[in-house]
Amino acid sequence: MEYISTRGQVAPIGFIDAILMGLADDGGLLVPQHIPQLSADMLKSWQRLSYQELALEIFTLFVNDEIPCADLKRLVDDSYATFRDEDVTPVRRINNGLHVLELFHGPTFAFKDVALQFLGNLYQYVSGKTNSIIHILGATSGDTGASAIEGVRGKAGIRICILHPHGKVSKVQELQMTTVDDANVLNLAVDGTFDDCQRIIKELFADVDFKHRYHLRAINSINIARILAQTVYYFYAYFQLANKGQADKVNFSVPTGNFGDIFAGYLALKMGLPINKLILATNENNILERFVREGVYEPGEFRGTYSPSMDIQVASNFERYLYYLYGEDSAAVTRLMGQFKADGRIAIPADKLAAVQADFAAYGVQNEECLDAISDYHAKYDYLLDPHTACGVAATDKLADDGEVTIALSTAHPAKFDEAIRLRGIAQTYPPQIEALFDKPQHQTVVGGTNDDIKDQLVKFF
Ligand SMILES: Cc1ncc(COP(=O)(O)O)c(C=O)c1O
Ligand SMILES: N[C@@H](CCOP(=O)(O)O)C(=O)O
Repeated sequence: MEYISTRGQVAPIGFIDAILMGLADDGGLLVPQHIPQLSADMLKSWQRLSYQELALEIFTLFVNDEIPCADLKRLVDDSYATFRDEDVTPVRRINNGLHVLELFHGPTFAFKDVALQFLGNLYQYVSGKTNSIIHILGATSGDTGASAIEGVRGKAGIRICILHPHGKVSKVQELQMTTVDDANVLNLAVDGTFDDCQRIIKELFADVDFKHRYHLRAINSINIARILAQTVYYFYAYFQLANKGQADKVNFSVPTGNFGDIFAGYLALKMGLPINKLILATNENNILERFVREGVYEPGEFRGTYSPSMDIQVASNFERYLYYLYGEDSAAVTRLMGQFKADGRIAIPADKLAAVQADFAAYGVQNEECLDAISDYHAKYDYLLDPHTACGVAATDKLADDGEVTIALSTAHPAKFDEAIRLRGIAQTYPPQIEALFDKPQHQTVVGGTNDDIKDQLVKFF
């Protein structure tokens, strides 16, 4: 398997080079040159594998022989040994039509750990094997940062700098990032929104001289490893239901911001997983909902919501989706992304919109609807949803048809977002790992939101 850019200007590269390149050097995003096609027999043979065994099978398709099988197995086993649930990502039945895929049993209580425990170990492995310097630069609306830091803190030969929007993440998210005192970690609290942080890092990555001089590596979902690792749990969840004979017409409902998690589901679909529809849930920052409903991709006004990790206007992985929507035509993607840069807007024709709507249905959840879902499911099923998961569940209630079964991705533990949950008078006990954070000193540098503000910090740190 080799990897190419959505903009077509990068010669095909192998898996390790793709991981190290992060953002494609032509400004696009890397994608596999071919999407592996899985036969029904192959899917059946995977149906009873453990999470780790399944991850190994799927990664092998994308890594080829660049990492010997025994090494890849060790990376997988080490990455998922840190999870608190033996199933890694267990599926809980809520009612006949709804199951919740709990993705929050990793070290930082968010779905990001599934990919970032692996990517942290992979970076350490690659650095050891290839003598590459690993200087990670990432942007976060709260969860990626904590998870990426946890994945590499204290690791020799790796440094990590994370930008988060100052004052716009939850208290627990802030503590998870800023109480880490390892010398290889730098937290920058940026005066701006997550979109500003993401734009800055993308512009710094796109400055190829700067990127190479400082050995910048990505941990955001612009890194293809993130997407591949997140694909595994779609298969695993489907198999959990299939093993019980409940996998007819399965939808996946995905709370969405950067289009990374749902793109992993789309990749699983393209590989042959029989998904009925992908339900795309946004909060009030609903650019993606409007795209699926109307075919227009155009940022709206930023809204602070109860699901702050999804307070995102410009969705990083949207470009990967456009690439497939336009039949893997990199010239079309380059034209559309150029148009977005110039006009701040992309409008797709009716035939393309029909193709979008064949795979996706979308709903934008308002703030009060999100809290209503938390209260309702707590009262009716004694199940506490975090506000992001609640968006996915609220969207499922609107969009799933009778007789369909939906697996709603639960992307974070409710303890990370107690501020919102308390608004509905629901008290929760923090897990001890989170409770312990409140007594620790914090380390972060508040900075302005220009590229030069960040460059100054990076030059000192790297
Ligand atoms: C808890 C939570 N849910 C959902 C999302 C949205 O995921 P994505 O950005 O991959 O669409 C995020 C952030 O990415 C998140 O942190
Ligand atoms: N919600 C994310 C935003 C960054 O997304 P990523 O998937 O591209 O890393 C976060 O929690 O930081």
